[in-house]
Amino acid sequence: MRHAYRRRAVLRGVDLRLRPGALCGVVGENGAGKSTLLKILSGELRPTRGTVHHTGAFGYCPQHVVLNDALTVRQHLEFFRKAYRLPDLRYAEEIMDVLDFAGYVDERVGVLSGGTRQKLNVTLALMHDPRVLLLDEPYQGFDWDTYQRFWDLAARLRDAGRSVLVVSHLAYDTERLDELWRLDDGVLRRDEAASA
Ligand SMILES: Nc1ncnc2c1ncn2[C@@H]1O[C@H](COP(=O)(O)OP(=O)(O)OP(=O)(O)O)[C@@H](O)[C@H]1O
Repeated sequence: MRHAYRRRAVLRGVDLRLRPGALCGVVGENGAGKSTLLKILSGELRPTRGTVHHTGAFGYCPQHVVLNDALTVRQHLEFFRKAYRLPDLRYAEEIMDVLDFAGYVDERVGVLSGGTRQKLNVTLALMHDPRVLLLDEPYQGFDWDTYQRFWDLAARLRDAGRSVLVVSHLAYDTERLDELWRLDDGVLRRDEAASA
């Protein structure tokens, strides 16, 4: 796959297959094209060349939180429940418990802290239990406990057969990953040394 913004080539050689039951990381420096890659995988952006195939539902957590400040957490959950056609919010509530922010359910999103907004952002991407998870810097703003619990949740989803892709500019916690990919100069390469 390739992508250029006007004449600026950002992705020059990207070929990625996400296996079921794999927790994968993509790292790269600021501006390497990681968000561009996730936008293409999620369909937000059409690549200059190449195609993306999905075999089932996916969840996309964009780098920038897309929330409505005037609505409460519960109203966001209800809105997405309808969009995903879910019978109830039981699974969403489980995720909220894991991320420890169920107490904010009746707060307006505009008054939430950055980390709590991000917890909601992640919950909205996961709550329909998709087969593939595309997560762009999902733990930004998380405190240490939440960060650990996020990784436990990611591992649980992997163990349940989901494909989990986490994008980050930091190659932290690479021992938690099944595969590590590095995006450098527009080319995506498997980082064998760090891959488990
Ligand atoms: N809409 C756009 N129009 C033009 N250039 C863009 C656009 N979006 C991104 N770029 C450029 O493409 C390059 C890759 O950006 P991208 O956001 O994908 O990088 P990233 O690896 O996610 O960076 P970061 O770690 O800082 O989030 C950057 O040089 C950026 O300036």
